[in-house]
Order: sequence, then C-alpha cells, then structure tokens
Amino acid sequence: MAYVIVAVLLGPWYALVSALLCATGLMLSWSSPHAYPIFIAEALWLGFAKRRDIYALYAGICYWLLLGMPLTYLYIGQFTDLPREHMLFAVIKQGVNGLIYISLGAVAILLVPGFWHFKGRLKEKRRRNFSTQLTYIFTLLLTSSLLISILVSNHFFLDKQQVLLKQNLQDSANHLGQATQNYLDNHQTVIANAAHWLSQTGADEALRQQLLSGLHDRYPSFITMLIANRQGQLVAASPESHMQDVSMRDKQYSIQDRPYFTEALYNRKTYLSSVFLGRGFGSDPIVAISAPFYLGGEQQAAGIIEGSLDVSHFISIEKQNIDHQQQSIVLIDDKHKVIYASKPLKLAPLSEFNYAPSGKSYQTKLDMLNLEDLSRDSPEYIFSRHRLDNGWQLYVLEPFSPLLQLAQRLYLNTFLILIVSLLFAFYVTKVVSKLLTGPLEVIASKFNKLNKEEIQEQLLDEHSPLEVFRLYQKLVNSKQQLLRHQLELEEKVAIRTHELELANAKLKHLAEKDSLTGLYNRRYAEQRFGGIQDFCERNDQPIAIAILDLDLFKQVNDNYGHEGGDECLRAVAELLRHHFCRDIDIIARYGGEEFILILPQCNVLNIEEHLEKFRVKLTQLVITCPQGKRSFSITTSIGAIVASACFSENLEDWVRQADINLYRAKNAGRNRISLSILTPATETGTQEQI
Ligand SMILES: Nc1nc2c(ncn2[C@@H]2O[C@H](COP(=O)(O)OP(=O)(O)OP(=O)(O)O)[C@@H](O)[C@H]2O)c(=O)[nH]1
Repeated sequence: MAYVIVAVLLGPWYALVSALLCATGLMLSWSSPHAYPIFIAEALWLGFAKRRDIYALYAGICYWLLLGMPLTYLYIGQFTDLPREHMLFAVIKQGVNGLIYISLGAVAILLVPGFWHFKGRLKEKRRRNFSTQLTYIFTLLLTSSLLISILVSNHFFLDKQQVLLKQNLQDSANHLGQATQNYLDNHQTVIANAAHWLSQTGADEALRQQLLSGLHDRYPSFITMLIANRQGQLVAASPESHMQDVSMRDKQYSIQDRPYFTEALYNRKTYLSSVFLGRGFGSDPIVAISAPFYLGGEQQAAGIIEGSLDVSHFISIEKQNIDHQQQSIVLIDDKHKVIYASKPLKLAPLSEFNYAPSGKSYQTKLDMLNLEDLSRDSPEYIFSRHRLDNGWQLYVLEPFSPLLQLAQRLYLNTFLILIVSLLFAFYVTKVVSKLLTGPLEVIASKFNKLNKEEIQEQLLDEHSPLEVFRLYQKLVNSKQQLLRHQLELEEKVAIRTHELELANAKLKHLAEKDSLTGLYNRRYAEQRFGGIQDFCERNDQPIAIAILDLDLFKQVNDNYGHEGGDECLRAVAELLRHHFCRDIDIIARYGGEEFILILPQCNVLNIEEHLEKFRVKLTQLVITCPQGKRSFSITTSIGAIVASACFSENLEDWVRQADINLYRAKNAGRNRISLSILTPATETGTQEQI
C-alpha cells in the first residue's frame, strides 16, 4: 500500500525507492527475495501509469494479469518447493492480494487532500467525463469492499474448518487411542489370567495344551500362543501343529533369549513387547504379551505363557473410526517402529516412523507432517496423536489437500466473483451515469440552439432526476429572461442607431453644407475636387470652374437689411440648383456673396452659353424681401475658366485663374461673364481669352 500511494502521489522514481524499502522488509520477514522483482516492477508500472494519468486500480489489474502473476508463477516454479498442483492457487492468491492492497491504496488516495498530489512531472491532466469517474469510483469501492468482505469471510470459514478438523482429529486420536489401550489391556489381562490359572492347576501338560488351544480359540487376535518352562523349552503351543514343527526341527528349541521370556520370568510381571519379527512359529510382525506362572507355591516362576498379537488385527481399531473414513491411523511402539498403519499410508510394520514437520508455507495452526522427506510431491497430513500408557503412540492423520483444495476453490471463486462483479460494475455504472448525465447532455446540447418556441417544449422525460429537472427549469427561466432582455436591447439599439444616423446625417450636413443656402460649402468643394480632377484627367476631359460674385451686394444689405441679403443669397442658390442640375456638377457657396461652380466633363463650345443663360435668368429673378415685402433683383459677375483636367490638381490654381476673369468682368461693368479656355500653351503661363 505504501509504494502504491507513493507511486500515485509522487511518481515512479519515488515509488522505486519506496518499493525497495518495502521489499527489503518483506524479504526479512519471508526470507524470500521474490518481493524485489515483483514489487519493484509493480511500483514502476503504477508510477508510469500515473504519468499517463491512468487510474491506479486499472493499472494494477493490468499489471497483475500481464506481469505480476506470470512473474510469480516463474518464481514459484524455479525457486520454491511448492507442489505443482498448488502453483495456480499461489499465483491467484498473490494476484488477489495485489488487487487488495492496490484498491486499498487507491481508496486511501481518494481521501488524501488535493495539495499532496504531485503534479510536477505529470503530463497534462485529461478532463475525464462523468461516466469514467463514476465507473472508476464505483469499481474501486466494489473491488475493495468485495475483496475484503470475501477474504474476511473466507478466512473465518477456513479458520472454522481448521478448528473443526483439529477437534475431529483430536477426538479420533483420543477415542482410537483409548480403544487401542483397552485392546492391549484386555489381551494383557487374558494372558495374566491364563498365567494365574496355570499356577492354580499345576503341571499337567495335556491340560496346559488344552487350556492354550481353548484360549487361542477365544482370542483370535493372537497369531500364536505358547507356554514355556523355566528353561525356555516349549511345553505347549497354539496352533498345536507348531509344537510338532518345532520339536521335529530342533529338539533343543528354546525361547530363553526372547525378551518376552526373560522379562516375564525374571521380572515376574506381565510383559508387553515392542513390535518385532516372529521367529520359530513364523516370521510375521508381532507384539508379544507374556506373563509368568508359578508351581507349588515356589517363589521362582516355573515358566511363562505368551500370546503373539497379530499386528494386522489392529485394523479392528481403525474400523471403529467408521465416521471418518478420510482419516488414517499409525500405531508406533516406544522405539518409533510402525506396529500398524492404514493401508493408504503404505507404511510397513516394523519400519521406522519417520516424518518431517511441515505446513510452514501455509498460514495454519494445524499440526502437519510429511511422511517422507519434504519433497515436492509428497502428501502432507494434518495429525493428532495419543500416547498410550506403555509409551506407544497412536497417530491419526488426515490429508491436508482437501482443506487446501477448499481454500483454492474459495480463492478461485473470489477471483471469478471479482471479474464478474467488475463487468457488472461497468454495466451498472454505464446505466447509472447515462441516467444522470443523459438529461444534462440533452439540456447542454438543446440549450445551445434553443429559441423561444423550443423552450416551451418539454425536453426531459419523467425519469430525469428532480435536481436536473429543477436545473432545467431554472435554465429555461434564465433563457426566457435573456431573450426578453435581448429583445429590449435590440429595440434600444435600433432606436439609438436611428438617432445616431440622424445625428451623423446632421453632422455631415453641417460639415458639408452651408446653413444659409443649403448649398455645399467651400470645404466640401475643395474635398471633392481632387476626385473629380483625377477622374477627368484619366478620361482626358476638361473641367470648367466658375466663380460667381453678386454685383453690389453691399447695397442690397444696405437697402433691404441683412434679411433681404440672406433671402437674396437663398434665391440665387435655388436658381443655381435648378440651372446646374447635372449630378456631377458641384455648386457651393465659396464665401460671402461668392459661389463656385465645378463643372466637369463640360462641353467647351457651349459652356459660356450655359453660364450666360444663368446670368440672364438671374437678372429676371424677382427677390422679395421678407420684411416689408419689397422686391428687387440682382445681377452677378462670372469669372470662369475651362481647361484640360491636367491643368492642376489644386483647386486654388483654378480659382486663381477664374478670379482673374471675375476681376475682368467686374472691371468691365459687372453683370457679365469673363471666360478663358486654357490651351496647353496657356496653361503653362499665358492665357488666351475667348
Ligand atoms: N446679407 C448678407 N450679406 C452678406 C453676406 N455675406 C457677405 N455679405 C455682404 O456682402 C457685401 C459684399 O460687398 P463687397 O465685397 O463690398 O462687394 P459688392 O458690394 O458686392 O460690390 P461688387 O462686388 O464690387 O459688385 C458686404 O457688405 C457683406 O457684408 C451674407 O451672408 N448675408
């Protein structure tokens, strides 16, 4: 968890250091270096995944499936003694463990305040959509809670199974141990009673044989029985045929060297031997029970009676364990030699009972052993033992593999449940996020192009959450208000624009026109002349410029007042507008009682006539003074020139020439026209007047 958190918060290189420390700790605790490659690779993987802004859990799942589990498999196969059939389990367990600590680390990161997050080397953070975020959080919580709950319940279940198993084994060991004890005690009592009976009945050999055969019939667990005298010579045997076999084979046959003989005779007690191979009557593994008998009140024993227990008869003990058929038993004597062992164990009687303690690789408190040397494929057993009064031990063994298989099944189920749950989580989250974000997306897309009519329509269906519906209503209200404001604004702008246009027109009028006469002013005439001259020059056309100066205007003012003068100026202007009515002509008030006419593209031949007509019209014009209703007329002197447009681009040059003519006209007696047509020769300096 430590290096998962470091990888996500601080990036791959800090994670590498952290994983080194963590793996060292694990190595010291497990004495296994496998943590180094697996966890260092994992830390780097998670760190680099973070740089690509991949969620830790998704990166972790990929790591364990693609690298972590294969690496674990290789490691277990190469460097451990784990039986092959448990490898898959170990690999899955490691993968599940990996997912647990990654998901816990990822949950912890969710709780870490934002300012701890390392952003220095991070590539630009992608903005994730709601569905992706929801899927991750849902998957993370599901994975961590599911894994923890399943593993905790598995743990308790397996723990309970182990306790039950241990208890069963203990019960079986106690029960079967007690049964073995009773079995031995019974047979020892039989031999002791027989010895007592021999002591009572005296030395009649025929009677002894009869007793022995009768006893043997009643206790078939004895494979053979015998009675020997103090010298170790047989006096009776059962089956009786053994007696003839022995006497025929060796007249001097004696059992003096047998422990069951010496122990019983000299120590004068009922004796139970360890397991040994019989000789004389056969060569079966047997346990001898012997007891001394006495004759005629002698202190010394007169001989012994002995019964050889057939060790295979201990199967009767095993049969008592009918309820636990999976359990096996091993009965060993005080020298650790096998007296009896259940068939599946394949332990021969008299073999050394060697076993190695095992189970270190499993987290279990059960007592476990391995019957052979701890090698890969040797079966492991859980065991319990019972010590008998004579030092013998009864082991009850149960194979460990069913419990292990149960644990494996649980882990495999956990793994499968996890995968199914993840798929389910993806599906559910998609549905949920669609339920949540669908209406928002509809609102977002529709509001983009929403107009007033569309707002009235109901866009959201009845499944949309209340909060989203309220948001929708607020947006609709806002949009309606906005549209209202927009309309009001548009109206205001239209009014303002109209006012502005009027003001502009007024300004333009003021800037271009003469307020008294309504004609263009001098400034306008000067501005326009450049364009007109340029146009005519390119088309090689002449321009006529005429300056009109009203004659003796001062007298008009004097005689009729300024109102009369102004009215006169307005009347002249009106007449000018009517007479020079071509669109391209420019008529402007040049100053005081002076007017200028700019007449482009004029006909040189009839321009004078045109001016003359105006002059005559003016003389005929009757001007009525607004005050006093007196009428008068006026004349004008006109100085004009006609020249090619290339004469000059400055109006002043043209006006200067026209002024000269005006001066001439004034001097010549006023009310006349003085016109010059400037030819190229005259344009350079001299004038030619026509
Ligand atoms: N009423 C009125 N008089 C103006 C206006 N502008 C100039 N005047 C007068 O026009 C008169 C021009 O007189 P002058 O320049 O002496 O010339 P004139 O009396 O016309 O004599 P000649 O030009 O030599 O024929 C002056 O008395 C100016 O006051 C105007 O806008 N209105």
